[in-house]
Amino acid sequence: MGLREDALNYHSKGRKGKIETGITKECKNQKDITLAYSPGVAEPCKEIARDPSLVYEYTAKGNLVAVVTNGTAVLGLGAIGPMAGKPVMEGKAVLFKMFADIDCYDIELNAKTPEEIISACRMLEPTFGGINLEDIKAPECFEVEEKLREELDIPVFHDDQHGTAIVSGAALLNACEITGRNISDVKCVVNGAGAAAIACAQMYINLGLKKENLILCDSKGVVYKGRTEGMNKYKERFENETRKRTLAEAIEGADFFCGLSVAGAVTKEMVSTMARDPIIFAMANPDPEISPMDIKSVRQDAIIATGRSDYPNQVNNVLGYPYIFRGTMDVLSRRINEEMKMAAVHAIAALAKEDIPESVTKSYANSSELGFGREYLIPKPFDPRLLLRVAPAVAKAAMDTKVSRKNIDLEQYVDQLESRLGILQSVTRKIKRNVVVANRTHGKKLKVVLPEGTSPKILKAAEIVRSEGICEPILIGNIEKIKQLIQEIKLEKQLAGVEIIDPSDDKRTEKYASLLLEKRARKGVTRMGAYELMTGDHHYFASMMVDSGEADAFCSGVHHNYGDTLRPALQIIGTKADKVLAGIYMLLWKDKSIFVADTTVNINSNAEQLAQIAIQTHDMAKIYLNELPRVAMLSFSNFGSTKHPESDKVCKATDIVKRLRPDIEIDGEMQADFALSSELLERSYGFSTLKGPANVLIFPDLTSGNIAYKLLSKLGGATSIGPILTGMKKPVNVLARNCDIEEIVNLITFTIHRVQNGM
Ligand SMILES: NC(=O)C1=CN([C@@H]2O[C@H](COP(=O)(O)OP(=O)(O)OC[C@H]3O[C@@H](n4cnc5c(N)ncnc54)[C@H](OP(=O)(O)O)[C@@H]3O)[C@@H](O)[C@H]2O)C=CC1
Ligand SMILES: CC(=O)C(=O)O
Ligand SMILES: [Mg+2]
Repeated sequence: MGLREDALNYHSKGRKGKIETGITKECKNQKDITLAYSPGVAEPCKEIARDPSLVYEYTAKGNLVAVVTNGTAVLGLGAIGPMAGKPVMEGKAVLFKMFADIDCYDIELNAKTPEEIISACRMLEPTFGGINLEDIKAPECFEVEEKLREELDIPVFHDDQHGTAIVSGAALLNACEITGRNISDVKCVVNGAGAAAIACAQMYINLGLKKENLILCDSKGVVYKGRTEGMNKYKERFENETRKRTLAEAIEGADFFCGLSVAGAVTKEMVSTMARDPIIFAMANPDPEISPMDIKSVRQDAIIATGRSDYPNQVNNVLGYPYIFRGTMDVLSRRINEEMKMAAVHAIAALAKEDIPESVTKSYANSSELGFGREYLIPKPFDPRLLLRVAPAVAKAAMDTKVSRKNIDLEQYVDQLESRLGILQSVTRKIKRNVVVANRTHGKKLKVVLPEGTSPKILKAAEIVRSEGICEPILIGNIEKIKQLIQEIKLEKQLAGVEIIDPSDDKRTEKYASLLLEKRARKGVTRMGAYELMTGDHHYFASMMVDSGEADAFCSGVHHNYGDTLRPALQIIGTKADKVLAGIYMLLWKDKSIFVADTTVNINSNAEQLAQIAIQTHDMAKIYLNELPRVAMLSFSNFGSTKHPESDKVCKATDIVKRLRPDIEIDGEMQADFALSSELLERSYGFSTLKGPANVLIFPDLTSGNIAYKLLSKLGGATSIGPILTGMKKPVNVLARNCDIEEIVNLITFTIHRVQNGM
């Protein structure tokens, strides 16, 4: 199927369109409805009537944006009308929500004049925390925005103007850097003299481009001094004292072309006359002024950007507006001023120079080699760091310039933003911070040995855990090969001085082989065999380092089977005498987290083992859950309702835990639905010692545990962290095969956290 069919199917399949509303409070019973609606709802109404600022406390206004259009300049499709523009506005709402967790209504107005739009927005002010004007044509859009900014007490932002100016401004700064240009020398042609083009031209001048070096063109050609046809006061600001009259004349010798006009406005011939390393942003949507292929056919040296996602360098306002509104609304700023816009430009430009996380490169085909340069001038829309960099920069500028009504702590703010990205980011960030603080307090970094030292993924993860102050990695593998890889992936500086060990040429190998022999002599290992294992399988050497205290923990498994990774650790480090080896998963949803076990080790535990697994899982959950752990011992039976050896086993295990650890809130055997609903439990089994929904689920055997956690992940929308091995004498964690760099970093961090917490 082609793009057209795909796009039409995308919009029409299932629930029509792209958005729906959701509810944020429980509304399941009479009590809830009494609070949500009449009579309870009268209370917040009265409070707001008394003090209007409380509308931000008791309603969704503070997180609600209206995307308002009259459909007069929908993308580059022209005046197709408000209804035809609705898919674009729904799209903007989707991106607001997805990238910045801002709720959004699309408002398509049957408004012909600026006054009508202004009047409609004025009337909408009580509902919304911000107004994003979209696809309203120039010059009317300027008047609409100016008037609304003056009158309304909420931020009003015309995305096509300022969003585009901010994002293309960031891209221009970086393109100048890459081509060795000083922006004050850049000769620029802006094609289009509408909403986006006028704002971009102004932004480039604010960034240092000289006004006399900028030629604006519209459908009638160059906007020159003295021209009268098709002019308005906004175009007049950019009149140029030039003899050039056509785009073809203007573009000759130009360093930078900015297209915000219509598809096909530029020809190959025009491009061929530009200066060396021409910077060409052909940003008309959906089709650019000239295609990247056509540009490349005549100018190999061009740096090219378009507004589309299917070519490199997508210069599109999507990189701006979600985060600009996020930062603005979080400090209750009345407006988005020049300083806030400039802060966004520099935050976007700076982010492009940072390393790109694997989660971003994974979202784009053929982009594993992405890095700051000609094909990567600005970050990709799927980069979650945009939220973490742009929103705080904007919020800070609002506070600095005193347009905010609320001052916030920026460090805490980044934490809050992180939690908007997802529960996994929020949990891992908290753990990371605790680890770093503990390292600082103890004045030392713990050591993690990584036996897969010749893996580029492991090296990149090692660099991150080192630079973020999480731990000191030790790499195992062929020293020359590792050093060469470090050089290839350009991490020499970051990994300088890191300990690299080749077991086949290390003074500890003999000693470790003897120790292994001592442990395994009666289990079929010979002296020669011990030496071979120690040099041939790096998991043996790594395990021995941890066992002998030369490293604090070990993580491996990206390129090895679970069994092959775990076996050496079990043989050398072993399990604690009073503990059971088991695999725990932490499952996370937006509003809750649970722990489940055993998911990976014991095929059929007996009652004593099951009891121990419950205790170990409880003790781990206690550290990570924000609430008291409540343990449910799961079965197909409820408190003896079905007599069977399997349900008896679970009942017996529950009794053991209650005897050994009376401090633990636990009950069973019980079915999963009863475990998760205190109402259900209370109604039928009021005697249960579980006083709320369970958040630690212990499965009766590996079959149910393993199947359940995978179903919860795949069908139940849970994000998982694990398997976390419990019961070993020292922390060993096995990485999921082929996991990505972030997952490696997360598991290493988790492992260090366990060491710090004596687990
Ligand atoms: N990549 C991005 O992020 C963004 C891209 N855009 C794109 O920019 C374009 C313009 O949008 P917007 O500013 O909102 O629309 P406007 O209607 O406000 O402006 C359109 C401008 O294009 C000019 N124009 C039309 N045809 C030509 C031509 N052949 N040569 C030169 N100029 C021409 C018009 O000239 P005249 O004044 O003579 O009528 C007018 O000035 C659209 O394609 C849109 O998709 C817009 C916003 C963001
Ligand atoms: C991207 C955008 O807003 C436009 O093309 O109009
Ligand atoms: Mg637009």
